Amino acid sequence: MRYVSTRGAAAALGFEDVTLAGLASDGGLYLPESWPVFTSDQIAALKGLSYVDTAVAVMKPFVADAIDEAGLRALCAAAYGRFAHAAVTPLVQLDQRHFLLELFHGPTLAFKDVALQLLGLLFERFLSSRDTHLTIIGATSGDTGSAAIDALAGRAKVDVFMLHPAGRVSDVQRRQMTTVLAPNIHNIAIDGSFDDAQAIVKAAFADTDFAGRYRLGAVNSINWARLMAQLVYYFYAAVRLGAPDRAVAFSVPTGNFGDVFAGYAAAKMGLPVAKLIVATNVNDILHRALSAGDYSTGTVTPTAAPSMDIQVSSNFERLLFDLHGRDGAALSAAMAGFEADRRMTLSEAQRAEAAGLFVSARVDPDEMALAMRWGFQETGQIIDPHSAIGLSAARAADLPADVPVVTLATAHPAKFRDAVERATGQRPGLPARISGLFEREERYATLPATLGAIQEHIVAHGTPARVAEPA
Ligand SMILES: Cc1ncc(COP(=O)(O)O)c(C=O)c1O
Ligand SMILES: N[C@@H](CCOP(=O)(O)O)C(=O)O
Repeated sequence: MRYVSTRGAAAALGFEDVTLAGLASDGGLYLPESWPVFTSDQIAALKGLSYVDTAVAVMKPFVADAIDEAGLRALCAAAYGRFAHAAVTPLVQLDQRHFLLELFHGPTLAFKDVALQLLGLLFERFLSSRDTHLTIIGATSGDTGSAAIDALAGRAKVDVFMLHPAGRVSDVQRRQMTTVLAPNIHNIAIDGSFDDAQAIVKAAFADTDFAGRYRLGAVNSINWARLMAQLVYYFYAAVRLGAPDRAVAFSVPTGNFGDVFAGYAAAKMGLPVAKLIVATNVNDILHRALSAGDYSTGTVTPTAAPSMDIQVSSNFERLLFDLHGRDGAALSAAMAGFEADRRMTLSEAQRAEAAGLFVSARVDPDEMALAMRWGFQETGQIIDPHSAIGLSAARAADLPADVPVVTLATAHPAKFRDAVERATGQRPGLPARISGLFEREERYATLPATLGAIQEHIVAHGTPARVAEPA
């Protein structure tokens, strides 16, 4: 399997290099050159498999040039062995047609663990045979940061510099990051939004001299391996609900468009996906893009679902690549226009193509609270604000009555206790695996939201790559 950049100018890479590269050298995002397609029989054969076995079957074609099946199984067993639920990502039925796919049973209580536990092990494996040091630079609105830090704390040959927007993540999220005092973990609160943090990460990669000297790598969903691991649970859930004989719809609380793009990838691989519901909060650029073709940024509004307070969704570029007929040069020109004007208009044809699979919804704070209350009062489930946005959109979606709708429950309610309590009157306790969080010492730097300040910090506290990579 070769991976190509959405901007068309970077060299195609194999799985190991694409995992270590993160972002392509032309500023694009990597995607498989073509999708492996599973037949109905292959999908039917996933029925009854454990999560680890499903993960091996689904990811095998993507990693085959770098890892054999036994190696992949060992990595998946180690990654998913740390989850607190035997099913890893259990499905919970809410009513006759609505289901929650609980993705928060990992060590840091959010869906990010599903991919980042594996990515940490992939980095370790690939770095073990290379005389190089990797510097991860990441941006987080709260969950990627804690999951990446858990996965990489104390590992050899890797430093993590994680940028979060000061004051715009929950206390639990911040403490999950800043109380990890391993010497290779460097938390930075920036004076700005998640979008500012993400723009700094991309600018650091674009400074090719710096990126090469420090051998920058990515844990955000710009890294293809993140999405590859996330597409597994679409297969896992769908076969439990009748795939390949029955199509299933998924409602996905969306910010950076990574999770829902993984659903798109699963559909490209032959999974019968009836619809993907892109559920946004009031930071609704993706809803405007998909419903009206208006992909233009505004100001980020802080909400009770802070992990989705995002305007520029990195992975939308991956969908745009397909909507531009996989023409990297055309997309590169379109992205240059977007970066200059902060707006892009999707053509009617592009919107119609996207509408084949995607619908979207903007969920306001009242609708979000209502979904939390409905979940608690009608089904006994306490859900977090992000999952509530997905559930609200799922319940409002206009879909055939025989299509089951799975809402991705992306975070444990304890991560957002104040918002859950406001909506439901219930205050979720912290699960044992993160108890003691509020007694631990915190450590982080506070820096201006500029590339220069972040690079200086990396130079002062990081480790250069040491040797040049072979060409
Ligand atoms: C809890 C939670 N829900 C939903 C999202 C949105 O996911 P994505 O950025 O993949 O669209 C995030 C952040 O990414 C998150 O942390
Ligand atoms: N919501 C995310 C934002 C970063 O998303 P990613 O999936 O691209 O890493 C977060 O919690 O940090």
